[in-house]
Amino acid sequence: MSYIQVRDDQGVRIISFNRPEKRNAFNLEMYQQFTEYLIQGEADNDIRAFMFHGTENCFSSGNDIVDFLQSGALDDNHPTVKFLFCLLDLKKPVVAAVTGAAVGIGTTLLLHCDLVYADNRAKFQMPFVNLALVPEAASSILLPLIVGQQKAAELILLGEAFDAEMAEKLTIINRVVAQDELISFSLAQAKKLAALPPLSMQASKRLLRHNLAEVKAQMKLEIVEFSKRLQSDEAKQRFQAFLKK
Ligand SMILES: C/C=C/C(=O)SCCNC(=O)CCNC(=O)[C@H](O)C(C)(C)COP(=O)(O)OP(=O)(O)OC[C@H]1O[C@@H](n2cnc3c(N)ncnc32)[C@H](O)[C@@H]1OP(=O)(O)O
Repeated sequence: MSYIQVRDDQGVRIISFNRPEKRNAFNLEMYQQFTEYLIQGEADNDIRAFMFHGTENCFSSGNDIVDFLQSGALDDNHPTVKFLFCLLDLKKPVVAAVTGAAVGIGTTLLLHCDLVYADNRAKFQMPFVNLALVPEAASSILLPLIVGQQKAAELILLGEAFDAEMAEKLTIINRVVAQDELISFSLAQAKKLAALPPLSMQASKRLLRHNLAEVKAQMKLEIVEFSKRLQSDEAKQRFQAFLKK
């Protein structure tokens, strides 16, 4: 069974991560598949919104650490880079439903979603410095805009985990939802978006993202730095230490 699954429901393309044995860590093939489903959904007039979710115990543990260890430099053709720019450029609205761990890109991809719901089992973390890396997915510009400079510094530089209640307080998520309602509620919200006039929806999303060029430029800077850090000895030691645990 594929690690990235897709189904369409009343105008909503639902993309789910299904690699629970590795806490839905994204490997290169998953980024590729994810990007393809997004590109197809953007091109399909019957699709009006996207929804992302993980498995019962986890949203995503972020990038596969084994892939990090084997990674060469990140260029424009790298599956992760292609995914990030695709996510940034999405015209159609995105809803995310988070339960369990959302680590690294599992958290930062949420900054590109339009509506984010989580249950009280959700745990967010951006442990980039802990891994001897730097922030990605434009989180170094989006997070300060959302939560303020000091709080962003705390979340990124210390890289500690925080719960759904804190994420709601910081407005990283829209709302904490009861566990047994998370998926149905998030899907209902996505269907509401899908039922509204699509061109107006897309124009409104575009207007809300008026700083897109600046965000894109920052994402490019991050990728250059991230690529350098990825090759460093201190990062390789951190990856190996995680995998030995
Ligand atoms: C561009 C993108 C950048 C980024 O995303 S940077 C962030 C990278 N991600 C991380 O640093 C997260 C690493 N994972 C964790 O911290 C923990 O896991 C969790 C908190 C997500 C879950 O903890 P628990 O429920 O106790 O599970 P477990 O025993 O740690 O993991 C179960 C299995 O899943 C593998 N695994 C978990 N996360 C990853 C990962 N990100 N890449 C590769 N493998 C991962 C483990 O190794 C293990 O595997 P086995 O059962 O074979 O020992």
